[in-house]
Amino acid sequence: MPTRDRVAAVAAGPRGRAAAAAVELTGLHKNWGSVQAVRGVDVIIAPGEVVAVLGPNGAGKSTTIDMLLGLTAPDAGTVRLFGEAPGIAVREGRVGAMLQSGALLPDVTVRELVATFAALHRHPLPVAEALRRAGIADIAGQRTTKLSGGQAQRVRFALALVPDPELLVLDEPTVAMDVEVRRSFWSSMRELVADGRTVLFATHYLEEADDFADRVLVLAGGRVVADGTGAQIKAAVSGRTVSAVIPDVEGSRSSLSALPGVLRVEQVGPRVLLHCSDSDAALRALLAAEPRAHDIEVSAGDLEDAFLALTARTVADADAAHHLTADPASAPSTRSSR
Ligand SMILES: Nc1ncnc2c1ncn2[C@@H]1O[C@H](COP(=O)(O)OP(=O)(O)OP(=O)(O)O)[C@@H](O)[C@H]1O
Repeated sequence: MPTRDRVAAVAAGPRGRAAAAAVELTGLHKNWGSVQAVRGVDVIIAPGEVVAVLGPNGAGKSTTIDMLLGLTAPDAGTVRLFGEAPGIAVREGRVGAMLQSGALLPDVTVRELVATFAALHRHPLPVAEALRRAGIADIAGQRTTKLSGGQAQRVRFALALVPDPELLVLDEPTVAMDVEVRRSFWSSMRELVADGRTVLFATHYLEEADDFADRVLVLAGGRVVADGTGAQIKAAVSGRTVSAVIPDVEGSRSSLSALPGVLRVEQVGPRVLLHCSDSDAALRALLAAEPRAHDIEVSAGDLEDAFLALTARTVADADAAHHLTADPASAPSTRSSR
């Protein structure tokens, strides 16, 4: 079923009734001492959506996830999971979580650990099923102290699956997994998502977010600085920059921003920077429009720079959220000439 239909079907609920949002974060703030870790996060996630939270180190991803799960109290704002307080939704087994760290119980086998967790839940998945879905049936007899980093992550994933949750929350789930394990992890996830579960996962990897999520939230400096599909975020953050020296450019800045493939125009000293979604098209159009352009350079966008640029724009606009839309003409902050 196409993603949009699946989300709509799940959101309508079993009898076609409108269901509460799977996740509703309203005005979340959290300071750690003088560090403003989360500075006004508002997010609604519909049942059945698969959402990636992408952001650089220190962006506030883990703090947001901890508040979402009720592990940390917000300084301001509210969290609702399926219309309930997080503690209630977690106790009811509606939420499974895989956090970044957390020691696994020592001196037990993987199977014993998963069985112990299952005994704590009212309607757990059968242990063999949790092991199979997490792809760790082959290491079920291994002691938890003898696991590699990637295996330990998959055991944490099995523990998140034990309540047979409607919402899975995963904080950087593929850290320490090699390429092969990462691939099989995402294929297990696809099986779970096909059942209509809601998934929220944090990651540093744009490719991972784009491959797996319906929707990507970019968090930087404790705020949501972009919210769109992977393709939209990619166009906004991973474009190339064409730069050139153009004599007497002042009068033609607005026409440069209208060239094909150009998202934004900036002037740095004598150079004009064209931030592009399609640098080839932009370059061709630039040469036709400005034959006197010289010292032309094309450089790859850097993800970290792009996050910072998104943050800077958001702060400058004093705008809490920057929604990217399918129609780039209606996304002013990625189009405007500055
Ligand atoms: N328990 C804590 N005590 C003090 N400061 C904290 C605590 N947890 C997070 N911080 C700080 O809050 C900010 C946001 O951290 P957070 O871990 O939420 O970001 P993140 O996006 O998850 O980063 P990473 O990708 O590195 O895990 C950082 O400056 C971090 O140092």
